[in-house]
Amino acid sequence: MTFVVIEGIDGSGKSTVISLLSRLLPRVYVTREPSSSPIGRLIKEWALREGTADPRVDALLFAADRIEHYKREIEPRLREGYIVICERYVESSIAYQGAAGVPIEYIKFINSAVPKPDITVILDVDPEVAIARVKQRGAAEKYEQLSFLKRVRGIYLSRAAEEGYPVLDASRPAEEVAKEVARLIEKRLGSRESTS
Ligand SMILES: Nc1ncnc2c1ncn2[C@@H]1O[C@H](COP(=O)(O)OP(=O)(O)O)[C@@H](O)[C@H]1O
Ligand SMILES: Cc1cn([C@H]2C[C@H](O)[C@@H](COP(=O)(O)OP(=O)(O)O)O2)c(=O)[nH]c1=O
Repeated sequence: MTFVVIEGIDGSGKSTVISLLSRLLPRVYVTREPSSSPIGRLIKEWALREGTADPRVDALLFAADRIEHYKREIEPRLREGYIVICERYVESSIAYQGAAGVPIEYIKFINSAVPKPDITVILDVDPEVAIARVKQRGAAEKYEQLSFLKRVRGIYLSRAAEEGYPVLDASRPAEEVAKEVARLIEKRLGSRESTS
């Protein structure tokens, strides 16, 4: 039961790396935020598409979705002994809603009902590279603008320095990045076994 979170700007390769990881590690349960709950759908179909009146509304919706997601999906899978790999979690709210102007202390407070992951990994890539990657995916989503993603990346990197999160160079081939994440998880699992 290890809770792993993969973070990074849109187009950093999170989904790609996570799908490779599930082949490199045993007993993996993959999930993501915004989640598939009704709150997650509200975020995807309304907040991210049409836009909210204030970025605090986004922060509150993401936090509400996260509490539901943790209680209903993540916690039960951890109890069953899975390595839960979640694409985005509290650090996404700190980075994106923080970049949109919401005070970080406020974001931390509304997210204080969920526990910290065992491992948070930041996939780091130049926003210009990331935008070029996501352009192939079709129309740009709400946050997929260069100047905004530069601010988001800045917050991720300062949070990583503060919290000691590993930052991986995600401009490399996805297979290489996935192997490095797998090594970090295995190291963590190994150190836990040797202390228990
Ligand atoms: N390491 C990589 N090198 C080149 N292209 C990549 C890499 N990782 C992902 N991609 C491509 O970039 C796009 C965005 O990747 P994705 O995994 O969906 O990113 P995210 O989940 O972080 O938004 C996809 O078209 C994917 O195939
Ligand atoms: C979880 C979370 C996501 N987001 C944003 C990041 C993404 O732009 C968007 C999620 O859309 P999604 O299409 O899942 O992202 P991706 O492009 O990474 O595959 O929501 C926040 O702003 N705050 C959050 O707390």
